[in-house]
Amino acid sequence: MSLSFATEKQVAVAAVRRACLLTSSVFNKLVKNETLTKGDKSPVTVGDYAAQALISSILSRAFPEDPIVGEEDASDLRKPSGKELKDRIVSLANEALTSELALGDNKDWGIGPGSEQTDAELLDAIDRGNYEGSSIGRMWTIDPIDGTKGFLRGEQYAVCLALIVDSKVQLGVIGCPNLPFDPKDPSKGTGCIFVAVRGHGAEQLTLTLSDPTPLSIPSTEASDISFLESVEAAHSSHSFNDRVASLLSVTRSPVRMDSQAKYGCLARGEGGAYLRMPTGVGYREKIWDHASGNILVEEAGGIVTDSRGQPLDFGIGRTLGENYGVIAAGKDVHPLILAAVQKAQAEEKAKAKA
Ligand SMILES: Nc1ncnc2c1ncn2[C@@H]1O[C@H](COP(=O)(O)O)[C@@H](O)[C@H]1OP(=O)(O)O
Ligand SMILES: [Mg+2]
Ligand SMILES: [Mg+2]
Ligand SMILES: [Mg+2]
Repeated sequence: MSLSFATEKQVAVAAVRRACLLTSSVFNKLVKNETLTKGDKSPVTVGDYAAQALISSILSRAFPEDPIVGEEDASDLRKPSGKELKDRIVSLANEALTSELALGDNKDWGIGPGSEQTDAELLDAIDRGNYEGSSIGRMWTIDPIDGTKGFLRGEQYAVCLALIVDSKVQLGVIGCPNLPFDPKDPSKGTGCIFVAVRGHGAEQLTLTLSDPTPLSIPSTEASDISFLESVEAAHSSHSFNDRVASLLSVTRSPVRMDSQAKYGCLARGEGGAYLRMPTGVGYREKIWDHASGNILVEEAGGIVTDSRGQPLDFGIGRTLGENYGVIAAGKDVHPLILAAVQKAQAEEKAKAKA
């Protein structure tokens, strides 16, 4: 029987839940100068930094030995020009750490009333995410706001946390504050937390940790799926997906959504397939953008591979290495999608040669 990671699961869900409350409250108060543009031109907001500080500081208390691969680092906040931003982040993170919630409070994990951290402790918590990754041992990976562009548009984004042991994801949590809990029943409101533990299944909870629902991907005909794909055409090739869809006689339009919310939707039976093929700019996918979604889909009975049909390798560093794309789908349609992807690739190659 596989390990149940019961404490890790409780800590991770508590941390993601608090980070979801933090990011949704930040969104309503975000002002213009609270967003920076990183070296790769992508945006980062006070919400991204504060959520990483919060999650990392909880993990550091609960599991002090575990290294962390986190998306953000605090170097810009340590500069004199970053003081205003840093002050705001410290206050947001402390508010989220110390608030009293009916569930999930635990002083041993440094959360709940009286758990304030100093500026230095919170900046150090962000920088604990600088771990380079490893194929051996335990490590956590955090994407404090996945889909920052979606977050800024008021659309989908996700708070993602996963535990990787010896290169394999063992626990994944994805918090989606803006995702309808049940698309068929709007009265259930928005906000979901997806959780999966290797060998123990996948489930969905509300942001108040109620309504736990086990998740599984229903079987479908390949022609009945609609691809879940990025909103940003720079992140994955929309035209390639269109070609794959036509090879499979898919008639439904793709569903575009930012972040790992796509993996959550797939796991609960929406869409049927996630397809992310490289755009040819040499971008390497980051482990924090896929770890939680990977286990969630696998535990919901699906398959996740690259376009060679190989599983993703979470043990080679902060990235997934050379980019062969990501195909995630239910187990009956995955082989058909993989074959169509390989056919479309062969066509592209032949066209490039001609
Ligand atoms: N050129 C790129 N190709 C693929 N993914 C990218 C690229 N640039 C940024 N990303 C990342 O894709 C993720 C969003 O995925 P999606 O397109 O599925 O919403 C973000 O984490 C984003 O990074 P960042 O967090 O720095 O914005
Ligand atoms: Mg991301
Ligand atoms: Mg991010
Ligand atoms: Mg980012």
